[in-house]
Amino acid sequence: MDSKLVIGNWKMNGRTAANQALVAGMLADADINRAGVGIAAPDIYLSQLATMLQGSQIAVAAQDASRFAADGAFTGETSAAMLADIGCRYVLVGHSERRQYFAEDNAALSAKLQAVVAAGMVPVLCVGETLAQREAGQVEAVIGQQLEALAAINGQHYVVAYEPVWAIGTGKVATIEQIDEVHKQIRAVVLQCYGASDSIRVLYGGSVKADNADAILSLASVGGALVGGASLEVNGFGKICQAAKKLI
Ligand SMILES: O=C[C@H](O)COP(=O)(O)O
Repeated sequence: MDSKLVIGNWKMNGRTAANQALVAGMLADADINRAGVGIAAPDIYLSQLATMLQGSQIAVAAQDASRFAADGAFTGETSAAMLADIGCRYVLVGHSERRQYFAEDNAALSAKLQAVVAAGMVPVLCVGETLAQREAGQVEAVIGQQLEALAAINGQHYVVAYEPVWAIGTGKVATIEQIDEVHKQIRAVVLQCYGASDSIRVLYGGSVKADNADAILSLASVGGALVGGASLEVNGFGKICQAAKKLI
């Protein structure tokens, strides 16, 4: 039986010296330095991260991959093959911040998912509704539409992360009931439509902190956590990883 998966997403944060100190602290923490934990750094720092994590059990993750699979004239892009080349194991796809700022639609996300799987990595498809969509009673429809990108990798190995946009970076974490309801919906849809197995992990993300991680990760429907702000500090991240040691 595996522990619940925790991926720390640094987002657009980091500098070489600070990364060195942060990762050294994580490697020294047995709750973090174990299978079932990953760190997603900005592309520019992934080689530094991979070097520091070499020989440890912590997985290297990327925050995105190009929708273009083949090398070529795509200035500024990082291909899935390049991410695999430096040792990435997971790749976030369709994070709400990328959907918001870079207009990533299901067509682009489908190409990204296919490129990540073709390169031998595990995509983490991020889905989640805005507050306006929740208040309009559109959660099920929005999540269902976002999950349709998985048709491109039907039956392959992937992870889904549910991140209510209104809970990201706000400190306003979704209630246990809200999390459980959407996670059960996602599991039902991917099992029915997208070739997932019972081992599919659905991570929760959105203001996960040391003081709420235990309650969230105790839910059977929650297969782990996608952690933003709290992943930039060793002690808090370590407490979240400790809570995730529950068997699934
Ligand atoms: O990728 C992480 C999620 O966006 C959650 O971020 P947060 O933990 O800072 O709310």
